[in-house]
Amino acid sequence: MSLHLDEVLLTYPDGDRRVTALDRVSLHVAPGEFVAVTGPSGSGKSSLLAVAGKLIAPEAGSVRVTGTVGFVFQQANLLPALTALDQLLLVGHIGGRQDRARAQRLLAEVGLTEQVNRRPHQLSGGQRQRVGVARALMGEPSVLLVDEPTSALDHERGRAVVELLRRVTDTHQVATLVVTHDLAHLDLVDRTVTMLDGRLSAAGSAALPRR
Ligand SMILES: Nc1ncnc2c1ncn2[C@@H]1O[C@H](COP(=O)(O)OP(=O)(O)OP(=O)(O)O)[C@@H](O)[C@H]1O
Repeated sequence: MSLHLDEVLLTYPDGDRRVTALDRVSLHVAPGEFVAVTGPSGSGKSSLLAVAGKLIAPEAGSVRVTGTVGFVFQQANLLPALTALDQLLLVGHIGGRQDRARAQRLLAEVGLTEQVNRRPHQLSGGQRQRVGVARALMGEPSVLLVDEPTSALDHERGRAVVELLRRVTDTHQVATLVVTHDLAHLDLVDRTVTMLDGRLSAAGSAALPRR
């Protein structure tokens, strides 16, 4: 397993009481496994990603990650002044020849060979997400944490991004956890888990085909 969450408990202060965001959540994701997290607003999905990426430490339970973590954000979060290639080099060791070759290879892998020298405003929403995926892969992560990758995209472009995530999960054998409200592409994931009031259930996953 690349990602292990065991009995994770996370609460936030809320006036003079505390709200439980993660209520003893356990989740294991294996290399090459693509897991979707769905659930209503406020159910704890962002908290789950933040804890899995060690951005927040849980109060109880354990989080273990084998290797490094790559993040893909909702709006790609690219730096406006940088070209696609430079977005990747910024997270590498800033421009050594090997990094440059690797960055170019990753951009080709996500279908952006022609766009390496474009800045974010010269790219479509889907292309920006692809840069975000390539950038996350620069650090050779073993875990990929993805927050709402399709929320700014139409159905077709959203699906293409989820297909890309499926492909990189397989090719790079990363453990991929994607938070999504978008139920349209769940046929592409291995497993869907649902958050409700801070609790995780695997309900519904058996009904979904494995691709
Ligand atoms: N910094 C915070 N302080 C206090 N409460 C918080 C904080 N962050 C989240 N919460 C609460 O914790 C619970 C889980 O929030 P979380 O953001 O993880 O949900 P979510 O499923 O990601 O929601 P959404 O789909 O709307 O992004 C909610 O009740 C929320 O109000």
